[in-house]
Amino acid sequence: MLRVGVLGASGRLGAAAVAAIDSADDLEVVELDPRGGLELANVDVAFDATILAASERIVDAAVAQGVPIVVGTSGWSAARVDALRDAGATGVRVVPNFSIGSVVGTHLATIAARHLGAIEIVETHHERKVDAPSGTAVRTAEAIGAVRAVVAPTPDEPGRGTLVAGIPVHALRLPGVSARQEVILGGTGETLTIRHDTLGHDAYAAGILLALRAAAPAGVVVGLDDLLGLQAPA
Ligand SMILES: NC(=O)C1=CN([C@@H]2O[C@H](COP(=O)(O)OP(=O)(O)OC[C@H]3O[C@@H](n4cnc5c(N)ncnc54)[C@H](OP(=O)(O)O)[C@@H]3O)[C@@H](O)[C@H]2O)C=CC1
Ligand SMILES: O=C(O)C1=N[C@H](C(=O)O)C[C@H](O)C1
Repeated sequence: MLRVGVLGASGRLGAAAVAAIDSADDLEVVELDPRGGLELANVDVAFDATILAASERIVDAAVAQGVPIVVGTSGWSAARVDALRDAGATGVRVVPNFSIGSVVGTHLATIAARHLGAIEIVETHHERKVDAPSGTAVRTAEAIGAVRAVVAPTPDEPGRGTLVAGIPVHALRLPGVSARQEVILGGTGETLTIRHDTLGHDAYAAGILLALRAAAPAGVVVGLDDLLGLQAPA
């Protein structure tokens, strides 16, 4: 049995993780207090589903204690991940989105971005989400920015969204929605929209289990792409 220490079990993502772990024969939940002393001796792997300020402290504790950790909390930008790497952290997997469809959607966007230069992202979430833009949108923009061949001029003006890696990101918060992301690419006389809808938190179960069962990464890994055989376009 793999003992999974869940931090943030009282929250929406934490509850989804507990349900997924409970459904698996090879995993066992150990609920941990994210505001407590962060003693991880009794767990084989930690799962973080809190807020960024707590997440940074939790990751530091896991790294210091040599316990692999899967981070679901949003806010781990490329700059923060780089800082973690520079500090020599290992055994950390930061997953902006556990939904398999979302991971594939972001990958498809990186392929499309090689060919269409004008790109904007619209992300829509439930009204209780505290952070904006979403971690998934930030990750998608950063992944596109890393491989983008053609770059159309992007506006940096009030009312045109938040620029992430040069891509305007627009955040909507509405009741009735769980999570949605649209990457809209424009070319001459055409647009391409890559849209993903998360209909409920059960969408995260497969990705959560995949990440927890994977071997501890050497260093700091972002996303599930390596576990799904997805490689960044050359
Ligand atoms: N990677 C992914 O696929 C997904 C990521 N997320 C991300 O996960 C994070 C959590 O989202 P969600 O579950 O909806 O949020 P919730 O508000 O439902 O849960 C937040 C959790 O964090 C805990 N918490 C809040 N403040 C602190 C603090 N200062 N110190 C320690 N723990 C704290 C809460 O505990 P308490 O109840 O005691 O306040 C609660 O358990 C967000 O960043 C969200 O964007 C969400 C869904 C999917
Ligand atoms: O808060 C949420 O709900 C979600 N947060 C993550 C994000 O910020 O991208 C993942 C998913 O979109 C749901």
